[in-house]
Amino acid sequence: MPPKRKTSNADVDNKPNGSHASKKGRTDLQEPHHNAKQTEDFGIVLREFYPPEMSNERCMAYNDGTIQRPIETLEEACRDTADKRQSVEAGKAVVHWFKSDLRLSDNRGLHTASQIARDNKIPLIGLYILSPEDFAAHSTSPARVDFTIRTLAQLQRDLAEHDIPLYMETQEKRNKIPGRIVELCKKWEVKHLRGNTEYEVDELRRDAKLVRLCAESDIDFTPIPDTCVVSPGALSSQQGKQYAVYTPWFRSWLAFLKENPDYLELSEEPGSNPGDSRKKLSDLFDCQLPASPKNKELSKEEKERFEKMYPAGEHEAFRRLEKFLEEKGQQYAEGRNILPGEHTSLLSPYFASGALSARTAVATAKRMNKNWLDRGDQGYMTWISEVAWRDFYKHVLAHWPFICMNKCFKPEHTNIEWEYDTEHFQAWCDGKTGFPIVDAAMRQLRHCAWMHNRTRMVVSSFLSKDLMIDWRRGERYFMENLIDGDFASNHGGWGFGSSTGVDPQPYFRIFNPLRQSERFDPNGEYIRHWVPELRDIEGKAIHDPYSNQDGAKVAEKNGYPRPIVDHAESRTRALDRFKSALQG
Ligand SMILES: Cc1cc2nc3c(=O)[nH]c(=O)nc-3n(C[C@H](O)[C@H](O)[C@H](O)COP(=O)(O)OP(=O)(O)OC[C@H]3O[C@@H](n4cnc5c(N)ncnc54)[C@H](O)[C@@H]3O)c2cc1C
Repeated sequence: MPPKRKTSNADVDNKPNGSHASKKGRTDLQEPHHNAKQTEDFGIVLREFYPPEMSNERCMAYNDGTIQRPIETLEEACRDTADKRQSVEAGKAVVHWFKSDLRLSDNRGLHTASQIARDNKIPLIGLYILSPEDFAAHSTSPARVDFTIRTLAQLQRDLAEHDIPLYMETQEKRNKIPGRIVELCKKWEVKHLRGNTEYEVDELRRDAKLVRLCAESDIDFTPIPDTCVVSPGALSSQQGKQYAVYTPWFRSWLAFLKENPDYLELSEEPGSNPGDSRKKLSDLFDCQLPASPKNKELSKEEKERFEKMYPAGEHEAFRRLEKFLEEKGQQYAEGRNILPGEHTSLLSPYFASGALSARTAVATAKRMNKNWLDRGDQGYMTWISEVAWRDFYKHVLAHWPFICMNKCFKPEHTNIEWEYDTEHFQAWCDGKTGFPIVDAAMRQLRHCAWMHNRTRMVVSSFLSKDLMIDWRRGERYFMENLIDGDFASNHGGWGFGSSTGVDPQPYFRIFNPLRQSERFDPNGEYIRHWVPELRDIEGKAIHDPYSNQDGAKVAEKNGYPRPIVDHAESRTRALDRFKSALQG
């Protein structure tokens, strides 16, 4: 018999500093030493619904298996209710609960629901519940909320073409969602509910609760793995452990797909509902789109801007995917780091809302690459490996759930001494640091709600090393502003990964902003576009205007700030801080 585990729950994790931490966990790590007042003033503790930071002890208890991971809690709920779920009757309709999978094509949960509906000759209903609390908890940006609602509008039209209604409503309190879904199922006499799994901690726990609640009411809710090409838990090292490093994980991901080609098979769109469904479910067809919560509204100008930049829905996602792979896919390996121009797919908002599945993206690139995943054209192979990063970070999140609790991947890095300088932080947000590449990128973020991957790395390194500001503030600022904000990828970018794997970012890889600028924006076009104060500077001086007499004159005249820190000094300070934290 497996050892009995402690069951973790949100109440315990949400105690400040994990004060109810398991006593069985390892205790040989220092506890976080941040000054609570400092971090609170800085908006870290003020992250809604969460404690300032989970204790190291509790993190280690997750690592050594003393505390159950949320994904295991969900699996356990599914196992415990399996018999009951299998024996439920057909009911009068089937529901697919949409979350971050807002599309018809290649949607495994929706496809399964549609099959049950078809087999039983009953209609399929789409359900979406918007929760302002969820948006607050995830610091979801107004741009992403708006994009979600626009995507819902397209989804509603697409489903209606199949005579499938999309019922949408707003639930202020997110903990009411499972109960409300059961209520709706009872009202509609639904016995089969499907929904694709999301891997964030609260979402896994919510689904586990729903599985049990449904079973009590003789409703079969089966969560379906869909969001990753290869689902979390499917890959493990030779020692049977979760990979913590990307390169061997990616080798294993490729090998898995070779052995299991069905993982790249795409699900069909749902068929049409029976002919009388429009009449029977007429109320549900008239459903209004939910509104953005007040604190997530865009201005009229922003709304129009983002609508133009990112038209919503899966048709646009397909169009972009095909166009990108045909026109730029083969140049991606060389082009992906070049800052001026568009050399990447700009598909991240569509992946984040689920308008496009990662499977479709990989299968399409594979088809264009003569049906190969790991040989053939370098451009296609590199792009596939980038999409795989998205899977990788979700695997990391499912296995090390404490990263959702304001925690870095390696608990032993908790004790780094950070700065909480609000002026420096504001200069970074406003793109006024005096480092042109950093400022260009931060202004791109403000204007486009998106930033190039290369500059995401540059500005995150600048905030957490040059300014020594607590990386979690940057992580949160990104979520509050990105249209593609995705917890796993964002945390990964800020707090976990680096392509070398041996280098635990954000800690030791310190980017030199000047070198990055000279290398990836050699003629300064990206900077000239986003930092108009420097437009008239000729040649290489644009990268570091105050180091050159003519550059300095233009910069000064146009009010461009001098660098707020000295990179060489900051670098030394960062290395000292990291070393002493690790020695501690
Ligand atoms: C500090 C930091 C924060 C980030 N935050 C996010 C985030 O919140 N949401 C997000 O989707 N990506 C995030 N990324 C990853 C990456 O920057 C974006 O996915 C990418 O820039 C999106 O542009 P694209 O669609 O043109 O990408 P392409 O280069 O065309 O890549 C295709 C897709 O692959 C995936 N991908 C590519 N690179 C990565 C990566 N490093 N990690 C994970 N997935 C990747 C994305 O889904 C992307 O859309 C972050 C990276 C860093 C360094």
